[in-house]
Amino acid sequence: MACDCDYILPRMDDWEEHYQNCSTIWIKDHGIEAPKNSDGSLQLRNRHLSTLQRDVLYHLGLDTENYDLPAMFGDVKFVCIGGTKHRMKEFAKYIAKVLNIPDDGLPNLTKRSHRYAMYKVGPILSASHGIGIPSMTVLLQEVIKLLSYAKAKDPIIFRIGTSGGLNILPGSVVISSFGLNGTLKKSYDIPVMGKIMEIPSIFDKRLNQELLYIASEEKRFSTFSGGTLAADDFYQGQARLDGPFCNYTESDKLSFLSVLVGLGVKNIEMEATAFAALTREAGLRSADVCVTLVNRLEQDQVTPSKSVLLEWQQRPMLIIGKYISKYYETRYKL
Ligand SMILES: O=P(O)(O)O[C@H]1O[C@H](CO)[C@@H](O)[C@H]1O
Ligand SMILES: O=c1cc[nH]c(=O)[nH]1
Repeated sequence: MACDCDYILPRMDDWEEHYQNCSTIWIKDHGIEAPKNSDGSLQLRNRHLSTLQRDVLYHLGLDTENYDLPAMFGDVKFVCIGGTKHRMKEFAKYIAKVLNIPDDGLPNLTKRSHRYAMYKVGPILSASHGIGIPSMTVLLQEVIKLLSYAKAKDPIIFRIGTSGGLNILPGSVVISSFGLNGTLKKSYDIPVMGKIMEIPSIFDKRLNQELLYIASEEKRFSTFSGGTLAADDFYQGQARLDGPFCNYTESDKLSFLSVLVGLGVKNIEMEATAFAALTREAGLRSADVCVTLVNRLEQDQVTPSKSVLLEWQQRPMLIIGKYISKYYETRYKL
């Protein structure tokens, strides 16, 4: 667990100081050194990087020689990532409105690479990551390097996504407390040079609780905290019966989903484990906030209309928008 305390929003004013203690507890437990500089900027724990004359952030279309990254991104405090370019542009527009910042037409900052989309509104960065762990981790790792080179101070990162729910009403939101991989372990497992490297995939408990507290003020939908299965596939990997291939029965599917429910899993998406693991490794506080589009105990197909789906996708944005505006209300004036 990130921290044992029950420290939630009502006392949010001194939360940064508190977090230092909590993260120290976690770091001691897991034997990971604090990867932060004294000014709160991220320290990259890769000595090979110091031998590079310039670092090319290939998928972002940026580099450390031709761009003044501290001038461009040094003020970033919050990063929000999510699957689609459309959603992340909508989030950028929404947060500009919430914080009353002119949105300057929102140019796509990665346009030289044509791979992802990234927008900046004041101290908020909004970027798309595509589908699944490999696509998301490429974006995430380059964003981590970007934040470190820019010397952004104590940044916090959110994923706003969609998912399949387990036993909860579609349209509900889940804030992940841990990610579970396809073999039901709380870790992100990645083959590195022929061996599996396992990284724990537990989310920051206090950030989770603060977001849950904020979300509980919203009466139009319910928000839950719980585990998230990060599948490597949308179809068989999520025990669906409607893919092009399937050699298990409906009863097999339902038994598997009830095992997940028994493990405290509330939703299924495709990035939670790697997102929890790599942000934790980088010393970046993070939360995965996903709306559910379907109750997977009842159906596999995602059937709500386009307008309903778009409205539901705004729900994680509402929670994060409220969190960010509360942060500035209680701490700083923009
Ligand atoms: O809505 P996003 O962010 O794309 O996330 C979910 O939707 C995609 C599958 O449709 C997967 O990436 C899954 O994690
Ligand atoms: O069921 C779902 C819905 C959205 N995204 C997923 O990964 N699964």
